[in-house]
Amino acid sequence: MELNDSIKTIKGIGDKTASAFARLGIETVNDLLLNYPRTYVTYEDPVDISDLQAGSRQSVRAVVNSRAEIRKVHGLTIVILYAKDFSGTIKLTWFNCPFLRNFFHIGQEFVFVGNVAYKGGMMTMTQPEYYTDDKYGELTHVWQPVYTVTPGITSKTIQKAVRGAEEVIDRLEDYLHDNVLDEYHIMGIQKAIHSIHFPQDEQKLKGAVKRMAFDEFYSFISNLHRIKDDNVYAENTCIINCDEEVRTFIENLRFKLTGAQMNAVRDMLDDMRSEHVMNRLVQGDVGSGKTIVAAAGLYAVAASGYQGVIMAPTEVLAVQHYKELSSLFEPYGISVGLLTGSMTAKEKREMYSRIKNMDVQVVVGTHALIQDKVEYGRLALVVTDEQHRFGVKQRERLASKGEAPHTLVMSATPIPRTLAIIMYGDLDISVIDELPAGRIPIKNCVVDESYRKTALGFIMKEVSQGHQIYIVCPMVEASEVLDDVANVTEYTEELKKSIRDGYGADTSVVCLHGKMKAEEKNRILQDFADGKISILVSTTVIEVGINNPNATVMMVENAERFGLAQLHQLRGRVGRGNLQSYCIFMSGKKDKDTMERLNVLEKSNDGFYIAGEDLKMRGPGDFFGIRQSGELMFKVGDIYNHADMLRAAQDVYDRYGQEIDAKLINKGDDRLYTMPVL
Ligand SMILES: Nc1ncnc2c1ncn2[C@@H]1O[C@H](COP(=O)(O)OP(=O)(O)OP(=O)(O)O)[C@@H](O)[C@H]1O
Repeated sequence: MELNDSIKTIKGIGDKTASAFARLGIETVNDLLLNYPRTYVTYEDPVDISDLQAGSRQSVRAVVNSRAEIRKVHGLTIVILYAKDFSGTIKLTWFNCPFLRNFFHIGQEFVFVGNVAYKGGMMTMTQPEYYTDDKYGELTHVWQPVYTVTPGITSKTIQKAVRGAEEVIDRLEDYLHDNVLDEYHIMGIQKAIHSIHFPQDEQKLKGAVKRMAFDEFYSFISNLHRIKDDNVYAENTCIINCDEEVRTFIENLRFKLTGAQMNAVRDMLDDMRSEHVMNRLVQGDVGSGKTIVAAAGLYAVAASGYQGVIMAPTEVLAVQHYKELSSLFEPYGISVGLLTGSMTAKEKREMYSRIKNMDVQVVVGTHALIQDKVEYGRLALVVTDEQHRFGVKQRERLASKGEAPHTLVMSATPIPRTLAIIMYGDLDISVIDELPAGRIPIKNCVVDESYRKTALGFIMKEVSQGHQIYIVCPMVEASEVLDDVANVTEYTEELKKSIRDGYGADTSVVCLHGKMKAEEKNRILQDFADGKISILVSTTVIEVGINNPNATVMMVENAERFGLAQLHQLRGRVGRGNLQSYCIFMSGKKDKDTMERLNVLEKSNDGFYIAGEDLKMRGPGDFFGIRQSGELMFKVGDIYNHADMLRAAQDVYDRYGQEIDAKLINKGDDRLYTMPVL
């Protein structure tokens, strides 16, 4: 068996299982081994029902004392069961598992494991796992991997398959020399792959995750350098020289640019007229006004007879940019085009030809902008918004469509300068470290469940003043089988009911989630922008870039489950105009550590400070870190948590990069260049 063989070479995997694996993107043994668990869980000794604590994942040993009841709500089948021990009763709920109805019988004892919540006067678990006592005994106190699954494939199936491929793991050759491994305290590849799938203890697991992070960083850095060598020193073939015009454009804006924005514009104009092509990163905290800097750049190229494109990470943001840029450029006769994945084939064809003919000077879009079919007229500038959402290869691909267009990358990632220099090694950096004048600081509070009623009262008061509200729905934990969509839908219904019952008000509450079709999301966000929706309940899809200055309250449920940097991004959705805005962080836990961590947000509005504090406060159990928004999308690497590996990767690249490349290329091993990150 070899890495590139089909997983069907593993004993026990036939056509049917293989096609289920294919749905997870796993076709070869290599894919299987690189498919790391999402997280790990440990199974602790069961506690008494009366000792359960809402907000934590716990287990109870209890006897079924009701028949399973089935309800249908919004197309979901819900199974409800009650079980008791000597100390109390617990309510258990499962979604879309109708087969459970006949599985449980009164009098049977099980160990139930799941996230505990206090609802309707009693302790509940949603989507709990259930085990017989014997089975549970086998699981306790061992780290158990939890993988992303699909119908036909469970975590157990994946574990068994990896076991079947162990002989391949034992033959893996490391691209790092033993002396490099020793010097940088990096775990060897065989041990790392083994430990990531079958962790024996916390220490080994941490070491394995670090090794994987190293590989991701190394691969990223080595690719970055290839691009840099090809691109950065390219000759500037689109000299843009129109400072006067840009000055007029800026003077005519409805607001005055901050000093930091002006500096960024100046850096950009200097670059675009210099002898080399521009590769610049504009880094600025949420709401610091990066879009207008990009607009000035796009204006400059359009005014010089060239074309500029701006690529957004989501369709929703693309539409928002399109509207804003259209209204900014209309007075100057610059025409703006939109190109997104959800347009009809005919609309796309029309836009392709308008782009090619220079009928539009500025093009806004999503990934659709880098499709092979798109041919540009005279492409001179590529702006990518939140570049991490694209990855280096895509950026390279778009850049390759013009002769050698300038690139401007906008990022709100609060990343310390030393790390930024490594991560954005191919870019010059302008920092916008000043907020527009007249912003009123956001008022924050970190609260627990007991504040829920007061919070709703506050929200309704803001609504009555014509302001709008974001609620970011509880995030589903990796160990929960319930998905974000079911969760956000259920939450919205409950909220509507509380508003009806408590206020009798006819408030428009709408739910938004990532699985909706692009048009539907756009329509909802447009309605929100137009003030037709008062309360928008959503998963974190609103996190990046949405701009509605009339929104004054952001309430984040289960704030403890988010990284601080991500909460800071979420908070950045309010306080974008001149209205006093508020952020309510609702915590499901009230222990000292959680409160201390969240209180950092109360203390500061500075993204850099917050990211630094978050790093200091990470618990030892956060193997994969809490996913931060704005971070480059590594699978396991976390630039804050694994900052040592990031530095090590840079160092190893500098010292041994050529040797490693030569070795891998000689062997025809392209693993480093096919890492999924890129
Ligand atoms: N100098 C300024 N004075 C007043 N308002 C400004 C200024 N610059 C930008 N704005 C406004 O501030 C809001 C936020 O700007 P923008 O959307 O560009 O932020 P951003 O830096 O992209 O933030 P995010 O990372 O959160 O998307 C917009 O409504 C914009 O029109």
